[in-house]
Amino acid sequence: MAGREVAVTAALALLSAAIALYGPPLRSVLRRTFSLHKAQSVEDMENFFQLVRNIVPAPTLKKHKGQDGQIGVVGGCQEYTGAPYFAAISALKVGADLSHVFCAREAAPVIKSYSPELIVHPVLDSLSAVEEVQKWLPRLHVLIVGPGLGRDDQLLSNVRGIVEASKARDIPLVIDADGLWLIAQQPALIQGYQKAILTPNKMEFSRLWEAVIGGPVDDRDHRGSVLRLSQALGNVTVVQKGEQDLISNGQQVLACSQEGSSRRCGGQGDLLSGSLGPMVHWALLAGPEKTNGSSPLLVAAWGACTLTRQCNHQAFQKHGRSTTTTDMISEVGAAFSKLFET
Ligand SMILES: NC(=O)C1=CN([C@@H]2O[C@H](COP(=O)(O)OP(=O)(O)OC[C@H]3O[C@@H](n4cnc5c(N)ncnc54)[C@H](OP(=O)(O)O)[C@@H]3O)[C@@H](O)[C@H]2O)[C@@H](O)CC1
Ligand SMILES: Nc1ncnc2c1ncn2[C@@H]1O[C@H](COP(=O)(O)OP(=O)(O)OP(=O)(O)O)[C@@H](O)[C@H]1O
Ligand SMILES: [Mg+2]
Repeated sequence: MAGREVAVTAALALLSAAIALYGPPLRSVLRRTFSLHKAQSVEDMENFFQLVRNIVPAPTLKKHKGQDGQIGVVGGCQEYTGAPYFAAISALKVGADLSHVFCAREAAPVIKSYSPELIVHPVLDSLSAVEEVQKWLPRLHVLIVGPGLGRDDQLLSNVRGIVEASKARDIPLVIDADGLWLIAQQPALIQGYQKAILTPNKMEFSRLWEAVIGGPVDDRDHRGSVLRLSQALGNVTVVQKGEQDLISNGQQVLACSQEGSSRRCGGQGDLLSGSLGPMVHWALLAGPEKTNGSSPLLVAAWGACTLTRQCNHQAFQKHGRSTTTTDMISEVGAAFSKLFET
């Protein structure tokens, strides 16, 4: 009896010593790997994978073309034809049924020639741009505004009209790239619109911050900054891209640290905004019951960030330094299955 007590005491002492020694480093490794913070434990991370799985449409033979997503991309001008292509093809590869591009006239033949899968409308620089896009709005589930749009004043004025018409129809908006340039000029355009997601990179985030809050961004508190910007915009969802993606709707901040790679070729943000198209449509269709009370837009954003980074990781394993966004797009199917299909 006494011998057993000694053994138990010794074992307990050993365990305490091991926890004291290895506990903090272990916690720190976990913290770095999963970016733990008060609102997001390892368990939460697993829950978020499950929530994304919950919103992905079930495979069935009963659906018709269009039900899994009809997505529009507003962008494409003389300089930039790659960005709208990347966004629109990513939406299709993730699982949307139809992908439209509304671009400037001279960009259209170029974008069409990249892919027969895309429906391309050369309307964005015409006098009737808003009316032309408005004709299609009743059929579109999500509009992605900005990849390769450029900063021409006339074009941006047309896009302003398109954003207003979309809001009037309650269409979810993903705003990226030069769409964020427009929002930085006119934040009121998106203020308080609950179906908007903004996806700024570091530079775009600073511009929005300057326009909405003023002064420089506090680089010591990324989470606080993204939360504050979202709140100042009336709880619009903000995805701040970077080494870690931070996502906030002004109430919660989620982090996405899925392993990517060191390769930072242009176009990865376009893959992200494009894949958000179908994810947003699915999340809103699934509703809060399937997202377990979490905001559907947060679940969609976390899913799209995780997917983009996984594509980057897989493409880099194969192509290393020569990895391009086209290589990442080729990985969408396999990455999606690995992450979200059980
Ligand atoms: N193939 C195509 O067609 C593609 C077209 N694209 C389209 O290009 C358009 C403009 O988009 P954008 O991203 O270049 O504009 P913006 O954010 O103003 O950056 C300008 C400058 O800011 C800096 N900078 C950027 N990020 C930073 C960071 N993390 N940390 C620090 N600095 C950073 C950097 O400055 P630099 O280092 O050059 O001085 C950068 O050059 C837009 O329509 C977009 O869709 C792209 O989608 C790519 C593929
Ligand atoms: N330092 C990093 N480490 C890992 N992933 C990153 C890093 N920076 C950005 N990313 C990832 O790359 C993707 C695109 O982010 P990025 O900041 O490059 O956008 P962007 O500048 O808008 O890209 P684009 O060239 O398409 O305009 C995001 O999914 C983000 O998670
Ligand atoms: Mg970008």
